[in-house]
Amino acid sequence: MSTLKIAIQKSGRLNEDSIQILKDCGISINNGNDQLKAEATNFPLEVLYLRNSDIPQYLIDGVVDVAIVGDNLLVEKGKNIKAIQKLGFSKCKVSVAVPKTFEYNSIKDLEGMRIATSYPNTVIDYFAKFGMTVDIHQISGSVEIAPNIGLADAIVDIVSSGSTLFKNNLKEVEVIFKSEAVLAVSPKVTPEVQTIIDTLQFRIESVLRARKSKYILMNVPNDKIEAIGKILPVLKSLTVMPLAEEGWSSVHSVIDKDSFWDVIDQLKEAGAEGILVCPIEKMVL
Ligand SMILES: Nc1ncnc2c1ncn2[C@@H]1O[C@H](COP(=O)(O)OP(=O)(O)OP(=O)(O)O)[C@@H](O)[C@H]1O
Ligand SMILES: O=P(O)(O)OC[C@H]1O[C@H](OP(=O)(O)OP(=O)(O)O)[C@H](O)[C@@H]1O
Ligand SMILES: [Mg+2]
Repeated sequence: MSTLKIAIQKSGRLNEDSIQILKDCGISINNGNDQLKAEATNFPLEVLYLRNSDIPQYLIDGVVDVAIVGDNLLVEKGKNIKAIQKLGFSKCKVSVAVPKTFEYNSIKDLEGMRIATSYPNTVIDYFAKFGMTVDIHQISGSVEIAPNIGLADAIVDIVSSGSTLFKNNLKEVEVIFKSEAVLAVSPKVTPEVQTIIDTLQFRIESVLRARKSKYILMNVPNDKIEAIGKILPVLKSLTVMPLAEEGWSSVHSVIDKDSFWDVIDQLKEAGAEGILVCPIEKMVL
């Protein structure tokens, strides 16, 4: 029987969330003594713990079938690798930043300048779009220090909260693209392995949908059910169950996690009482 080989980051920002999403898909990983390889006990899956930056090449070569990797690395090193699913974590931007004192007006101000980055291909492609060339200084980490030590005039690196830029007296001037963790697939997978990927993706979709939603229950006077139904987005149709108390019902639905407080205020106004909001573990459509 075929086994799906998945690469996840060995240690770093993607590691914990990658393991968590597999767990939430009901996959138990037996770590054993081998720190770099593990097998799932209840799913045809082998997990390889690798450096994030090496993962695109492993996918290109077909050494692994799928991987959880930052989309920014596919832009940098894996143009032909398909990302089949956004995973909603490790959200960040890849941006151009310059010293705060730099009087920046437009990208043209950076013509011929020295740019420090860990993402040289991304930088070349970005500036080429404006018909520009820049002098790239490739470094593998602590990129934000480069302008302060006279190594570069500007940088291209990952920005999330912006605090690393702030601490190093830099300002973000251009966002090249936004990135997040994705499930990426090797172009070399066999049809048997593709079937396992489809099963895994189906589970991941159910987990992600559940993470975005809440289950909501409330007591509603029967004459207000119609008004409440207009406020609640429903999967199929509203679940309404009679309460022991005459004239009242229990109404159940699923709501978007982010619109939650707005919806609750509207529901109270429309006559709902005893509102309960619960997490959803999986949501299979
Ligand atoms: N500050 C951040 N906020 C959110 N996501 C980030 C941040 N920094 C990096 N990422 C995302 O997480 C991925 C992994 O980053 P991390 O710093 O853990 O590893 P790395 O140094 O790029 O790789 P390696 O495993 O090769 O050492 C990045 O490719 C990016 O997609
Ligand atoms: O905008 P912020 O929230 O400050 O995040 C951005 C920083 O996070 C990442 O570094 P990381 O901490 O992963 O260190 P690394 O360079 O060793 O990978 C990235 O390379 C930036 O330096
Ligand atoms: Mg990092």
